[in-house]
Amino acid sequence: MGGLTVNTKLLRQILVGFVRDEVYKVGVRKGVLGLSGGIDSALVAYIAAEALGPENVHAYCMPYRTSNPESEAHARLVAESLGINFKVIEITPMIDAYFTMTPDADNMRRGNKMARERMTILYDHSAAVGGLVLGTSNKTELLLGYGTLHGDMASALNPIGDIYKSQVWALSEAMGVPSEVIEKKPSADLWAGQTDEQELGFTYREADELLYRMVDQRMSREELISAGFDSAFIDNVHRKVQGSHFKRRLPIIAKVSNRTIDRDFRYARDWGK
Ligand SMILES: Nc1ncnc2c1ncn2[C@@H]1O[C@H](COP(=O)(O)OP(=O)(O)OC[C@H]2O[C@@H]([n+]3cccc(C(=O)O)c3)[C@H](O)[C@@H]2O)[C@@H](O)[C@H]1O
Ligand SMILES: Nc1ncnc2c1ncn2[C@@H]1O[C@H](COP(=O)(O)OP(=O)(O)OP(=O)(O)O)[C@@H](O)[C@H]1O
Ligand SMILES: [Mg+2]
Repeated sequence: MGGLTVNTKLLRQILVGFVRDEVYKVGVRKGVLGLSGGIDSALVAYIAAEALGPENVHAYCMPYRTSNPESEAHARLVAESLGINFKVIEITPMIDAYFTMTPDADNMRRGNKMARERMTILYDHSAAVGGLVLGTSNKTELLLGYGTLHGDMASALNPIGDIYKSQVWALSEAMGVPSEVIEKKPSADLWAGQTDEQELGFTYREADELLYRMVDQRMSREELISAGFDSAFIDNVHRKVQGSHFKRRLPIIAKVSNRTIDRDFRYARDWGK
């Protein structure tokens, strides 16, 4: 891939092959995912349906009472276009039961709790159907830490974690994701009118241009400024990437033996299978 421009045909082939190989390697044939009506999960559903066959993909739409009804309609549209299994599971009773204990909790705590509630439902259903949880976090979100640790960031495998949001848009178009899903503004859908870009304070396209140069091309702050990026924007994004690094690593373990998990006891995940 050159820059942020992608060869969608090749990328599609790689990501479809990745899902098929990594699921089959474990000895199962199914994938489960949270289908929100947004583009990231829609694209993963398209990739998974091609990799595993639509009958082997189980999508769950898990609205809260404040979720936009359009989100569920878009999730249903994606599921019906692909012919994958689709179920709606309301999370309102679980979330509201929990927050009766702390009614003053802010939107951030509530949103993170919702993301973790959805995670527990997906893992339970992965056991019920005999499949793996497919991740839907893209590279932009992962680098910015814009996701809930052990919530929507939790998965067995993630086909889109190395592609930026701009590349998600390009691949989604090439794979035939419905245009209404591609064209709408990315949103965590926690309250009416919420958008990611509003919360972050910059657009994904702006972030991708900077992150690509900062991370993939390892450009220094000086080089980025010479390339025309605003210094406050560079510092803001850099702070987000550095401040969320803990989300991209396993928890650290106090080392008291000579073979500590993840430090000395390290094997690839498939461990030679
Ligand atoms: N240095 C450190 N090392 C290890 N752990 C550390 C830590 N600093 C905080 N923590 C822990 O991490 C927690 C904070 O991380 P976390 O719980 O992930 O939550 P946090 O990063 O505070 O918030 C999640 C962000 O992602 C956004 N989000 C979430 C879910 C979905 C979407 C969407 O687009 O759909 C967006 C959400 O709007 C918010 O901006 C703290 O409460 C603390 O327990
Ligand atoms: N109402 C929901 N039902 C099912 N899954 C959800 C719901 N809300 C969020 N999720 C899960 O959490 C993930 C993170 O949400 P996020 O908003 O980042 O992605 P998206 O909705 O797929 O795309 P976009 O970022 O463009 O809105 C989703 O991809 C999905 O797997
Ligand atoms: Mg969304």
